[in-house]
Amino acid sequence: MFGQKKWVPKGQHCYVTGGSQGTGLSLAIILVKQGAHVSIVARDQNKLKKAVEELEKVRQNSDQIIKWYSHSLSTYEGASAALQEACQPFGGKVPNVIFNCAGSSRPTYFVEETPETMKNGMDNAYWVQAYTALVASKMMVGQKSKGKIVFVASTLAYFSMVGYASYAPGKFALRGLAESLRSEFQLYGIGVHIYYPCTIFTPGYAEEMKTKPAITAKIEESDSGITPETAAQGILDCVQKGKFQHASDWITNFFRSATRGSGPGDIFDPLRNIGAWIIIPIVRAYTDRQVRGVRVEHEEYLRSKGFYESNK
Ligand SMILES: NC(=O)C1=CN([C@@H]2O[C@H](COP(=O)(O)OP(=O)(O)OC[C@H]3O[C@@H](n4cnc5c(N)ncnc54)[C@H](OP(=O)(O)O)[C@@H]3O)[C@@H](O)[C@H]2O)C=CC1
Ligand SMILES: CCCCCCCCCCCCCCCC(=O)[C@@H](N)CO
Repeated sequence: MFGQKKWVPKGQHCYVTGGSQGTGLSLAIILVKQGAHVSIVARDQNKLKKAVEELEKVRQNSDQIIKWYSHSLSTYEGASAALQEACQPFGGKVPNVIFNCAGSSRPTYFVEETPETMKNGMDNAYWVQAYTALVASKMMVGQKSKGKIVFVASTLAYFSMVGYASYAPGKFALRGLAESLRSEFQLYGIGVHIYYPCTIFTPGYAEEMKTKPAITAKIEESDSGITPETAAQGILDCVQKGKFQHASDWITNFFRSATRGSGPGDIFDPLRNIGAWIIIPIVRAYTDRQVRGVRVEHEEYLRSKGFYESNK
């Protein structure tokens, strides 16, 4: 916004969840290169150690504090322990910026989901970021720290399709959370930002491709995808350009403009709305035709898996 100073990472403590690989690691690298103190959090300790080795290579000065913490963030206890530990080297002071990059998806057909996979979906799309936001905001308000909380959602927080029944609801929920917090946190001077990326070529993406339904992968071919570096820069842009919501690409921006809720958007949104009025029905017709086009193969797929035998 005009008159506001651009946020500068140098000397700031940045807490990056999911910082051991993919988008979170790329973001951590940019932040370290710009002189920030960086704490990364994830579960796998080996990946965390390797990530810190990479971060050490780009350290700008010997004062920078660069550390890793291993916790599962999809429980409140894990999210709380991770943040408490990360405050220790700073005399208990809460980080200046919380970057919630952690998350994952396991796309499958809804009829093949189980209560466990549905719950995992919510844990790894919603709770993995929401609990950290809860712990961090209590600390920020308690310490009267005017920090920032950033969420990483997805194109799939604006629209969904076959394959994402366990993931999209969690990302939609993050939108609701970000809108609620943006409103409340005016009371405390805490900034809230949410980024909506399309496909990002990361280890997590490679993993989800292993089990992704063919039709989901086919529809996604229309999305050319971005690198983790581009996604990381997009997350940083949210904060530095003071954007509440920010999308990575034109298609997400059409969905964003048409679905953006009560949060502030940008000046082109009304124009994009006119575009979306034309484009979204075309996208829908195109993707719906692709889905209906595989009805026969899909029935064969379910038969081959014994679905009809076990679900009567
Ligand atoms: N890749 C893509 O196509 C897209 C991704 N996104 C979103 O962007 C974000 C980053 O994705 P991406 O860069 O692909 O990430 P990756 O899947 O490559 O990495 C995920 C990171 O999060 C950590 N993590 C995952 N679950 C947990 C957990 N329960 N507790 C603690 N740490 C966890 C992982 O470490 P560990 O497993 O060791 O815990 C890892 O560091 C995610 O929120 C994702 O949903 C959005 C749109 C597209
Ligand atoms: C005429 C034009 C047709 C356009 C068709 C619609 C394109 C669909 C794009 C889907 C993009 C999904 C990106 C997010 C993925 C994600 O969040 C997961 N990979 C999570 O890890």
